[in-house]
Amino acid sequence: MTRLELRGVGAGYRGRPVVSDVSLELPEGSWLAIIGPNGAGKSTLLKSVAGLVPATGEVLLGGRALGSLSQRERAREIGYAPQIPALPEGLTVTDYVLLGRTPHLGPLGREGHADLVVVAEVLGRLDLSALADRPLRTLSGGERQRAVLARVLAQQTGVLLLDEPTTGLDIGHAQALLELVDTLRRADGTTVVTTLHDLTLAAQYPDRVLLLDSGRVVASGPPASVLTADRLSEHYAARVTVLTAPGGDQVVAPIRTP
Ligand SMILES: Nc1ncnc2c1ncn2[C@@H]1O[C@H](COP(=O)(O)OP(=O)(O)OP(=O)(O)O)[C@@H](O)[C@H]1O
Repeated sequence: MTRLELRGVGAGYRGRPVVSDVSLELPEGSWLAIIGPNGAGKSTLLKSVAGLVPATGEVLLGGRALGSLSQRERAREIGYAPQIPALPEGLTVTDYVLLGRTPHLGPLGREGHADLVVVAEVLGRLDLSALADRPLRTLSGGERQRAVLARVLAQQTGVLLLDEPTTGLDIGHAQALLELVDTLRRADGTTVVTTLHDLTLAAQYPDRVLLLDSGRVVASGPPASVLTADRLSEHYAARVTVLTAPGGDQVVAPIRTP
């Protein structure tokens, strides 16, 4: 079943188009990575799916137009983690992650035992349990990034939009996060869209990759068909090679000019 569909989506700022004519269909449980050079429009495309920037064309969630959903309905359907989040002052990690439960709270707006259980579980899965009572402002960059992801995972939405989720994470925490996202999509049918700069991770985790350049889709399909050395060299103005690791995983590696 199609969970998320874009039909001719475009977006921009102050009349300047930044993303044009993006169409795609994502089934339940699929994972799309949006890749492309700096300024290509990846974050803008993700924000237009989240309903955070005005967009032309149509975004459909389970066949319903995004614009027809109330804010609360939208927050129960779509979880969005920005690349550079504004973090509220004065909250502990637990308080902050509990904010992710807001769309699920009853009329009195009070969290219950079940919400606290969800939060504790997510903190555990992101290796944050020991930091549960720490003020957010005292966390390191990578710990903060994981807290932001914990908040969006606690929201338990059918669609997860993650802007550069591995930025600032060491290689172990990056892998653990992406494995967790992979588990969620396989177990719960969560539909995932991430932007990614790390092309090796883009080769290994999503089932589909969309390459944007100057706001336009220049390639889309299974990772191995999109991530070719020639295409990446052309669109990133880079020298790269695509290797196959023992076990079959693809690795996109930079190479220096001799
Ligand atoms: N709020 C804004 N107002 C005006 N222009 C913006 C705004 N946000 C982004 N842009 C511009 O839109 C273009 C696309 O930006 P966007 O952040 O979507 O790119 P990106 O592919 O995510 O880049 P990066 O890889 O550097 O994060 C850029 O030229 C950027 O300067």
